[in-house]
Amino acid sequence: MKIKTGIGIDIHRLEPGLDFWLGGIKLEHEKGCVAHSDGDVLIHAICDALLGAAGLDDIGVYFPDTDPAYKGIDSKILLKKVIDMIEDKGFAIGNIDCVVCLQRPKIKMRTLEMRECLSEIMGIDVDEITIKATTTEKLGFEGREEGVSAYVTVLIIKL
Ligand SMILES: Nc1ccn([C@@H]2O[C@H](COP(=O)(O)O)[C@@H](O)[C@H]2O)c(=O)n1
Ligand SMILES: C[C@@]1(CO)OP(=O)(O)OP(=O)(O)OC[C@H]1O
Repeated sequence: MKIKTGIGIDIHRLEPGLDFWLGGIKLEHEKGCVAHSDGDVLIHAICDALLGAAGLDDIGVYFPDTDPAYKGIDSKILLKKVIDMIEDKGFAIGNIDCVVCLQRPKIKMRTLEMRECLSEIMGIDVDEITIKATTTEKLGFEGREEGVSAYVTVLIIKL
C-alpha cells in the first residue's frame, strides 16, 4: 500500500456585489471572490492538494484562467474532474483537512453543509473531510476583509 500526502493553498480577493461560494455552497455575504471561475477558494485548494499528492501539476495548468471554457464555472465541476484524474492514477482518498482564513462571515455553522456537499462529489465519508475556520484577528489581508485564504492537506492511498 502506498500512502501520499499533498498540500494546497489558494487565495482570492473579496469584492462587494459578487456571489460568495465556499466549499461548494453559497454564503450570505455582501462580498464574494474575484476569480475566473466561481472563485471557490476552498475547492481550489482541495484540488491542488489532491493533484500534488497524486504527482500531478496544479489546477491552473489543467484549467487555465485564460480559457473561456472555465469562465464562471462551478468549481464543483473542476473538483469532480480532479477526482477522476487521481482515480485514473489508482488513488483513493484517505482524508482531507482544511483551514479557511476569513474575518467575516462566521462559517462554522455551515461547515457540515460544505462537508456533505464535498463528500458527495468526492465519494468519501463526510467524517474524512474536516473544515476549520479562523479569523486572522483583523490582521493581514484576511483581517482587513480584502481576501480569503484556504489551506488544505490530503492523504491519498494506492492499494
Ligand atoms: N470566518 C470564521 C472564522 C472563525 N470562525 C469560528 O470562530 C472561532 C474563533 O475564531 P478565531 O479567529 O478567534 O480563532 C474559530 O475557531 C471558528 O470556529 C468561523 O466560524 N468563521
Ligand atoms: C479555477 C481557475 C480556472 O477557472 O481560475 P480562478 O477561478 O481564477 O481560480 P485560481 O485559484 O486563481 O486558479 C485556478 C484556475 O485556473
